[in-house]
Amino acid sequence: MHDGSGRIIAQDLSKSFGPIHAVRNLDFTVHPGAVTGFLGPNGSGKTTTLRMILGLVTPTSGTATINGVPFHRLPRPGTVVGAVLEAQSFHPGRSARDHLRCYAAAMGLPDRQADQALELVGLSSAARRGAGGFSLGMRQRLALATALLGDPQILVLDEPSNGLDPEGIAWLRGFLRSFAATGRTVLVSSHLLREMEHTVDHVVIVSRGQCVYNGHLDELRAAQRSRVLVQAADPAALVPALDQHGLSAEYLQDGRLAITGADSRAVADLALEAGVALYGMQDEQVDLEQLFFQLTSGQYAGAQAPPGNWAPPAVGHQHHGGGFGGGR
Ligand SMILES: Nc1ncnc2c1ncn2[C@@H]1O[C@H](COP(=O)(O)OP(=O)(O)OP(=O)(O)O)[C@@H](O)[C@H]1O
Repeated sequence: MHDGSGRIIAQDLSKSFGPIHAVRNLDFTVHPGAVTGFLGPNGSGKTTTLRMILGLVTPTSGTATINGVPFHRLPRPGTVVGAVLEAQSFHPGRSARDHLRCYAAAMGLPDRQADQALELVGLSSAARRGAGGFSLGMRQRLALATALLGDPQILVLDEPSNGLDPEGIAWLRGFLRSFAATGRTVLVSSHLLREMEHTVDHVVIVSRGQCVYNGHLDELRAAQRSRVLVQAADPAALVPALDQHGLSAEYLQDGRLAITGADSRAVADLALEAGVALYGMQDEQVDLEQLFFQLTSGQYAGAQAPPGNWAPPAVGHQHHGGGFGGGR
């Protein structure tokens, strides 16, 4: 039964390993009926956080709950949460079906659940084959089938697209989206926003163990407004004209103006009105991946972690919008 509960809540969650602050004061909620991406570069604390949610690592401080209780207090946890934390090893000579039957028996589930799980991940035709001969993509599907055995309300997956080919990634995307569409919960980690861009609705982005964005992906996209880049004969005359219409312009190093708040047609009309000739015009596209790198750049640069209300530096141009630096 999937009743729309299935919330994961992290509250002021922190974990240190000696001097290493792997996770710092994370606050976020993972809602049912959506796919939530937990994104950040390698070493940003994603796996540690997922392991705390799953009761495998004890937080230094703060709490992680599922349906309001810590994992270890869930009744029949296998029917509540299915998890794939890392590429699993399988007994090479054991068939996929037997592997799943072993797990099903351990969970007190009938054998038919194993066949159902194989069907769900598209492995029915390989059910009798030894998992030792499986490709990486097939092994990922088998791991997912193991997580699905108890028909869980919540799926937690750590970097599930690692090593998948484009077809496998597309299949996973469809699977996760349809799983969430039934009112269930998906939390999926990745270090690549591009791979998750069309899979996730909500994103929690971490850098150096801290949250740098928590919100809808669409809001993140909208926050990164597109610009029109123009080569004007007389930029100094164009800027006040733009300003009069509430448009902001920024000088680029190559002498062009970057204009925010209007499309290229409106900019062309304004330039004509102001009597300024334009020699070139270009619409700059939103580059979500670039924004992601900016948000997490403190980690790569080895800089201090951003403070609570930190807003990202402009990615080519000024960033607008909320949601940064805090949990919801
Ligand atoms: N058991 C441990 N003992 C000591 N340090 C650890 C332990 N587990 C994780 N760390 C450290 O905590 C930090 C966060 O690691 P974590 O694996 O959670 O990050 P991640 O975002 O999942 O990275 P990756 O994508 O590379 O797995 C890293 O600096 C890592 O070295």
